[in-house]
Amino acid sequence: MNSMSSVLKKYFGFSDFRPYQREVIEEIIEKRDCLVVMATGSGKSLCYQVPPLVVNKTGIVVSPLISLMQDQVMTLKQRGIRAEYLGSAQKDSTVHSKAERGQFDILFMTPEKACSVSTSFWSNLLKAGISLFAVDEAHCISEWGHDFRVEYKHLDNLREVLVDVPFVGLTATATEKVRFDIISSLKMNNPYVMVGSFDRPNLFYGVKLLNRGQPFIDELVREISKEVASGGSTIIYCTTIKDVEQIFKSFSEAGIEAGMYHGQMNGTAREESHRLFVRDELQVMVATVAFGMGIDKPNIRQVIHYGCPKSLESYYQESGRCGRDGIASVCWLYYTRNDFAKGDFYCGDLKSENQRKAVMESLLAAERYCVQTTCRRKFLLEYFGERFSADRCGNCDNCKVTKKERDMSKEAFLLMACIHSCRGKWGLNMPIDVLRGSRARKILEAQFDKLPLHGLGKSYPANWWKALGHQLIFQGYLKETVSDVYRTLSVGSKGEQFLASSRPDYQPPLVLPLTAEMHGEEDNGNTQEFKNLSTSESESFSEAERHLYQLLLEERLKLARSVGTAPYALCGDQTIRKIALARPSTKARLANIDGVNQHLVTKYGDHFLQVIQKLSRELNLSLDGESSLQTNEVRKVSSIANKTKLTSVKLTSAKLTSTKLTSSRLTPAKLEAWKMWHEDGRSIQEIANFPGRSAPIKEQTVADYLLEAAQEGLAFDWVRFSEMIGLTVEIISEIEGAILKVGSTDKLKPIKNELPEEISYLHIKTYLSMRNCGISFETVQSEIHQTEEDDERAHNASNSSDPTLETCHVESHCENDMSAKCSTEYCYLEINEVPTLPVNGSEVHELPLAGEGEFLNKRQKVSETRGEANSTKLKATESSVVEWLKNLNEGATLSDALEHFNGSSEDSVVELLNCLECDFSIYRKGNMYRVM
Ligand SMILES: Nc1ncnc2c1ncn2[C@@H]1O[C@H](COP(=O)(O)OP(=O)(O)OP(=O)(O)O)[C@@H](O)[C@H]1O
Repeated sequence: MNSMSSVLKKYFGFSDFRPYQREVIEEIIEKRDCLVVMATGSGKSLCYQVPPLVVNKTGIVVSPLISLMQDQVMTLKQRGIRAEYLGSAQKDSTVHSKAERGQFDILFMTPEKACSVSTSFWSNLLKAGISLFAVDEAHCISEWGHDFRVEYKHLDNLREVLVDVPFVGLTATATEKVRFDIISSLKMNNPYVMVGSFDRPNLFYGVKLLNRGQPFIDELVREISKEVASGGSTIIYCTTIKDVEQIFKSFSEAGIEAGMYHGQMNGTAREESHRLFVRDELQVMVATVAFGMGIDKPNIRQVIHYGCPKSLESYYQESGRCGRDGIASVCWLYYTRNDFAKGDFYCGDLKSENQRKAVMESLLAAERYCVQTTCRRKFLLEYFGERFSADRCGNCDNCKVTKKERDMSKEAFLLMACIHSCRGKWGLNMPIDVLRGSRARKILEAQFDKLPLHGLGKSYPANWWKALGHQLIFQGYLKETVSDVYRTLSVGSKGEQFLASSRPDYQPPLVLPLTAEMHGEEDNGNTQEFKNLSTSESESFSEAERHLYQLLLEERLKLARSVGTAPYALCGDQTIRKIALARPSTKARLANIDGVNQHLVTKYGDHFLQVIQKLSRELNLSLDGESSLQTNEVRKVSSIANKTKLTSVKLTSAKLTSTKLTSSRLTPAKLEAWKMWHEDGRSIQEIANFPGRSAPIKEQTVADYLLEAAQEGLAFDWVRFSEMIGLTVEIISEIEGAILKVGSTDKLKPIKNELPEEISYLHIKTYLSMRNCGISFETVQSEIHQTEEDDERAHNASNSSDPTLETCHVESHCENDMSAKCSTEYCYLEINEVPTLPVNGSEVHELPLAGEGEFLNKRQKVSETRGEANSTKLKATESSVVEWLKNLNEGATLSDALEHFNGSSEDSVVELLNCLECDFSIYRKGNMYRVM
């Protein structure tokens, strides 16, 4: 059994479960039936995706649509999860037999398929092991749900077949009635019911009265094109196919490629539209609600409704497709009064009175949502039975725009008195017509023209009165009742009280907000309230970072195209945002970013790192920005005074030197090593054995420090370094050949194996570091030749002028002369500090400094005196660290590791941990390292 947390990091890249996920997963693993009712985008899928990977048994997931299953399979495969689906569209004939042998972690099926596969399939799979039977979109099982599907009803037959398998129902919308229906229809036994919040805090809700017509559509197209330019996706839901076609045409005429999706298109055209949108090839989709449940795309930035949907449940679901990745997104609903007169139409085919009533009530709720003047979120949540304690959410149009108010007691008195006089048998239209003095036949027949109120409300248009009527309903002064498909109005108790304390010449004050209709603002159908979508969430970005983010999105798109998948399947926009902020320079740092999973690192890590490096350089952004500091947060904080952020890495052609002078990110040990090398001119050996150090460090470690400093953009003399390690143009071309052959720079060992003995790991690392810094070795080489010639001239000159000058100077690269007469006391190493360093697991790299033989002799001597003292100290190696962590359930901090592996230096322990993290052998949660 794998641990839940390691599965979460390895396959999904996340370090923490969201609220409720852990509890549900634990219950499922304990084989308890579960009902999970959580908002769209809250992470329900993880509840059925994690258990199969923890217990290593197939999880069956029933899903209503093939397209949805295909998208889910595509995404899971990109996470390294063995997922497949069984259904009519499955072309691979081997899937069935593999599935029954338990070769998939997650197997999707339509409800029809689940009910029609043979019993032998189930019994074989049961033998292999089934971890759960999940029913996604479980509200489809209930006639009370807005998406009832009769085939879901037969799933209960599997209860007898799948003995001892937990049944899990998941849905984003379920009233009490629907919940009860799901539990009883699936014959759940003492289920664990988890009802989460329906709130989607990252969504902005706005509503506006719409003036249908081309000017509105043109404005809409203009506004949406802005969002398209910044890479965001939009769905425009229309209530009719005619509207879809009209808006689609307007996009085409504006030169914006949009997709279209409605029920009259043939299957292939719809699939193509869906595919292009999901894969970010199209940024806009104009659709009817037929484009529905099957959308698993997390990065939709806005959902626009052109016309009010038939119910608040539908609106919540459709708008909920927005911002499932948690990034701020926008939902605008544009309605016309006619939208609410479609009750008859929606109820057309419904036989049962109950169903008609349910439809009418839902439509009524949608209308109230549109016309109300208080917090939309509060209204939505309370409609679904959730208490929202605040009065204002601050993220809807009503909360953001303060509406003007005025005393409307006189008008309210007129309307309520008229409704009262019409004896509560009518909707809102009749009393309004009476007030406006209509002499229509029905008014004359009912003799309402004789009422003293007849004609007293002429000064306001009908829509004004309607707006007031809705406000009074909303405030509880009027009561609306639905009977079959008819709605009638009466004065509620609050209204009765108001009337009782009023006279024709006096009414108690009744202050109400002025709505758009009352302002007379509704007539231009303007869209000025469209929000600039990309602002709020990107506030943390600098201009350059925002640019990098856009470019990384493009890179992800290219990469996804090349492997035939959707960009979000590689990683979410949220993860790309974190990458743009962190700008990791190593795989370990990339792996540590929330949302980055093992598959991404191993398969695309190199590509991402190269792109990040290249783009960061172009945009003058330092690598390992703020966010990645979490990688180092457990290290000691540098006390260096100058913590200037890196802004550029430039190469001066003459000196081949990176120009930065300091870095805020290097540990003090690394910075110190770099200063000794760069500022004091000390050699690697001198630095490794500097007497001020409590214990010598490995030469290899010093070399690594220096290369890291170079990659950090600190001033770095590549010529000197190359000379010091004996890097020649021949060696470089051998390394390049080896890399080509291996096809990856993920691991150094395969590259090393392709090379002659004398080419060392340090040569390879140096070459790669130069490449990372954008340094061409040819230029270095020509500098070396130049230096050699200069040296030779100097040597000749010195031979002739001063034959006694023979010891090497610290300042003049003593390592170049080690085989000769280096007399500095720093050139000693201990035996247990033989320059070896485990990189990428168990690889042991040797430092190939010129004159190494002599050094080894010296080391040998020193070791004879020091070896014993160090023998009890524990050294960190890949296996020792993993073994140690295996026994620590809660994991260990870096300090624990340093204390435990006291035979290794801090930096080698850190480096080793980074390597293990990058290989996903261990992972980090907060500051605790744990084994996968
Ligand atoms: N623990 C987590 N940490 C961070 N992100 C998460 C976590 N769990 C899920 N997510 C992300 O949240 C988003 C929505 O998740 P998911 O698709 O599972 O939601 P859902 O509740 O199933 O939505 P829907 O009802 O639309 O199917 C995805 O981008 C997913 O990667």
